[in-house]
Amino acid sequence: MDILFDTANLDDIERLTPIYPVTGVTTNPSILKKEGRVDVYKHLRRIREIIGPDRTLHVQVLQKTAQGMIDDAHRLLDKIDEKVYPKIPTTEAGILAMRTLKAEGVHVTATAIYSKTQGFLAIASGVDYLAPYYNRMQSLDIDTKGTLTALSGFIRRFDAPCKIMAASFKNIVQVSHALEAGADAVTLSPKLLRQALSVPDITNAVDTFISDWESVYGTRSLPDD
Ligand SMILES: O=P(O)(O)OC[C@H]1O[C@](O)(CO)[C@@H](O)[C@@H]1O
Repeated sequence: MDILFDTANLDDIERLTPIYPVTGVTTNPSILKKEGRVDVYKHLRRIREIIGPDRTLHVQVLQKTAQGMIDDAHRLLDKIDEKVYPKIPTTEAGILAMRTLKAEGVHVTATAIYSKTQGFLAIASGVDYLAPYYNRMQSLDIDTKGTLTALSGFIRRFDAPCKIMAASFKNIVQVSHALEAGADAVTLSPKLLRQALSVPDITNAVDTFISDWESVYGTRSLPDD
């Protein structure tokens, strides 16, 4: 299972990567916008420095034409590093860009996925990750779980070297539903993970165990022997 941080916030990435079992970081232009007008390549190289070479870093292209997307992908590989996964929107131009980049041996993440059709086209184009937009699909009344299950079935049946990285989460329930439906990976803001672990019931349970112990032994520690 892959869990990725969907953020470009350096403080969060630096503080939380050693704690959570994350395997990478995803960004898009809207996520980068939250950091202000940063020196973008410097910022993304800093993310790479923090997460190290073994976690994946997914960065979106900006252009809408196939050649523009390919050029953007080359720019990202050149300015950040060769291991970056350019994120290519799954449009007609995007499909051509994905196929071209895969033929060059570049890692590719297909993004902006709302449908099975986009998904199977990206799988057939040889991409490494598919990023279906869980919350955005749900808001459109699209059968989100059914779409993920179908895509996961296609990948297994055709033995495609592709992982589903579900994205666009607005609550933690959507994340486990995506994993149940067949997502191999989920990318979410660290805030969602932290919120899920800070519910009062969890803290209360831990506090009650400690105070029960203390009421018997008069101390909050385990004996040395
Ligand atoms: O609906 P949202 O929150 O804008 O999310 C869009 C999603 O698309 C991605 O760009 C796909 O990787 C994520 O970074 C993000 O989770």
